[in-house]
Amino acid sequence: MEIYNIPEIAKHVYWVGVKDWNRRMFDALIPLPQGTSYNAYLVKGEEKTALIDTVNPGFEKEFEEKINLVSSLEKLDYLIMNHAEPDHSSAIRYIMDRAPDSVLVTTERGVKMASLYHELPEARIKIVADGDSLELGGKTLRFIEAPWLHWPETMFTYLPEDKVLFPCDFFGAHTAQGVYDEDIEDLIPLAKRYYGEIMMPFGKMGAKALEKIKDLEIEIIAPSHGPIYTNPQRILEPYAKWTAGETENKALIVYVSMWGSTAEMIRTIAETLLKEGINVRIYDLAVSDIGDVARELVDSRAIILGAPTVLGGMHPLALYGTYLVKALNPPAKYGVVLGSFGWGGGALKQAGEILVPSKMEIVGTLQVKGRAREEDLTKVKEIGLELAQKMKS
Ligand SMILES: Cc1cc2nc3c(=O)[nH]c(=O)nc-3n(C[C@H](O)[C@H](O)[C@H](O)COP(=O)(O)O)c2cc1C
Repeated sequence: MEIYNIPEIAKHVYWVGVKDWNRRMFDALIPLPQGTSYNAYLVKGEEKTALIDTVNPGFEKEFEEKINLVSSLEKLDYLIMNHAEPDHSSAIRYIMDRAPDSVLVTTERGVKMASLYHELPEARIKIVADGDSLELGGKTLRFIEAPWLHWPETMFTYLPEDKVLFPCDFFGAHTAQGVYDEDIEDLIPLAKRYYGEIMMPFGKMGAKALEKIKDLEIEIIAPSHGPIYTNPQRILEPYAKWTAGETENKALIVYVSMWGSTAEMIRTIAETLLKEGINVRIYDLAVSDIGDVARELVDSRAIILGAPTVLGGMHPLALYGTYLVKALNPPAKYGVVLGSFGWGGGALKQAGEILVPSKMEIVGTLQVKGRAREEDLTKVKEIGLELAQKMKS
């Protein structure tokens, strides 16, 4: 009995990926509230058949069965590798061992990167470069190098006859739900979260890639995670804003507080900003999903960090949050650091060491001893007013 759903996304182009409904963590870092999918596509030309990407370890059998339902794995001609990360490339050997005449198609960088993780069949590799194409008979696969999205070797594959772009992780979203973009109501927040977590550190490379594909006729975007876009503008438009670093009139507040002192300062600055018409998002790092924070970082104009001192430095969760903020390279223009200490302090100094080299202007900092008093909260208010002014100008 055939149990699988194998959508034909364009004529003789099939989604043969798998859904990982219950996965809850990615890269030992990113929570997955809706699981994820590992998308792979089979393209059947009149003469040759190509598979674009593979799946995460553990799903090889299901993957093989799906391929065999729409084609014959044994007769596969090409395996295209857009990205060497194991969730898309770990089944290369499994597939090529069962398709004895198949050839791995990727870039020079792709071979180098994939060799670090997988045993590649060295005699069966075809290296392609930007602009090269492969004829399948009535279907052409054109390769577009799009490095650093999000590893050095990433590339896109384009199928001009059907106007399908296979951009691998670019335009991706972690969700196991749905098949097409219109199936998922909250898709753009999910895609934004994915962008913040994975692509934002490479925003400039993302903008370059968008420029490179801007003249392509694209009717379908088929990424490696999440749904397939039959309405490409739905993701192209937000990506244009995100990669350009456009910010909203919004302040993201991330903080930790053990005994409420830092929390009181945070409440004060949040209320001040709200009164000034600034949108505010607050995340207590002790209980927050870091993916939500990454999503908000994509277009927040200011970041406010609340960090009490623990053992001469920032509370470890605040340290983690600050490190992530820095590493994810958000477009925020302004920063504020607030915190409380009991004796020698240290959180503020440490936050400065991490944040000062970033491009954010630090509008104000305040570190109070113990609970914030009336005069401290007045200072917090003043910092909030100055920040609001800058954000609005
Ligand atoms: C586990 C622990 C370690 C601390 N280590 C320091 C420290 O090294 N230096 C310091 O000045 N205060 C230290 N403190 C005191 C806190 O910084 C102080 O209580 C502060 O007001 C807490 O702010 P909060 O109410 O926002 O959590 C420590 C407190 C705790 C609970």
